[in-house]
Amino acid sequence: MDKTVKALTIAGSDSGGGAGIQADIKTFQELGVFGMSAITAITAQNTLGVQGVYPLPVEAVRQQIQSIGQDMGTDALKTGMLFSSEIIQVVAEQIEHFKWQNVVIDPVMIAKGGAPLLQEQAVAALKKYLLPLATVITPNIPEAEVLTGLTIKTPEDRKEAARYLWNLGAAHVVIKGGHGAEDAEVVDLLYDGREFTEYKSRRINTPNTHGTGCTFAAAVTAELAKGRGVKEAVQVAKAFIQAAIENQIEIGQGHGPTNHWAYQRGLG
Ligand SMILES: Nc1ncnc2c1ncn2[C@@H]1O[C@H](COP(=O)(O)OP(=O)(O)O)[C@@H](O)[C@H]1O
Ligand SMILES: Cc1ncc(COP(=O)(O)O)c(N)n1
Repeated sequence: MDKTVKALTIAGSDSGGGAGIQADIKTFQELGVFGMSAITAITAQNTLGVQGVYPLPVEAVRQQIQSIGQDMGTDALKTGMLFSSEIIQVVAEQIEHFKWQNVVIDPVMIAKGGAPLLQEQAVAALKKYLLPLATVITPNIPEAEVLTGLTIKTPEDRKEAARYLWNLGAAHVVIKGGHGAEDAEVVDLLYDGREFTEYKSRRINTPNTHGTGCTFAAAVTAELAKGRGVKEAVQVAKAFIQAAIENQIEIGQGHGPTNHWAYQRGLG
């Protein structure tokens, strides 16, 4: 068993560097975890949007995961953009084959600019094959609405959505609050099947929130890989993403990326 803590991201490539496996690997590294990746799709992307989406052959996804499982393995993993039900099924099959624990499912559906990153018909596969394997699922509010069919407007709606997703098999649910009303506070809600925990922070008024969900989920993954419990992992992820958003780096002309080194450099 290697002493070095490892984490795997199974997600899309964001040429713009702010989201996808690029955000994940940067976040793993900043949290002292050795990062590995299995790429599901290539996107041509910048801060203005997504200019192209090129899913990889299913066999290419399977083989990348097998290469990791047959040698180094991983202490935790996250999924991001998975694009199709075929890719979802292969990913679920490999997670079960290698009996991997500490599974974070970030149900990426639409890029901030509005481009679809998950085929509509793949939502059912995500719920059927991946949700039951999730240690934590981290939907934003629109993703939680798609997964549950509920309309989420109030704090009680968020709790109902969290219970619904827990009943679908996710061991923990985090309903992220970034898309909530423009309140002064951004509240992420964790549910573990018994109690709710709220993680609150000051809402930063900025357009530079490209990759916030990926970065948050990657930080949860890294902390689980280190052996932290879910509550503590979410606590660290919340502080990580707050620092990453607060300490803005002005890149591009649209929705810029977050600052992945802010947390570790004590800028938080
Ligand atoms: N403007 C903001 N100010 C502070 N935190 C934010 C802001 N927007 C998002 N967050 C935080 O970033 C993380 C990702 O949330 P969200 O943006 O809703 O996810 P996604 O990127 O998947 O849409 C959450 O922890 C959320 O609280
Ligand atoms: C390849 C890829 N994966 C995920 C996202 C979502 O990013 P966000 O965290 O801003 O919703 C993205 N824009 N591109």
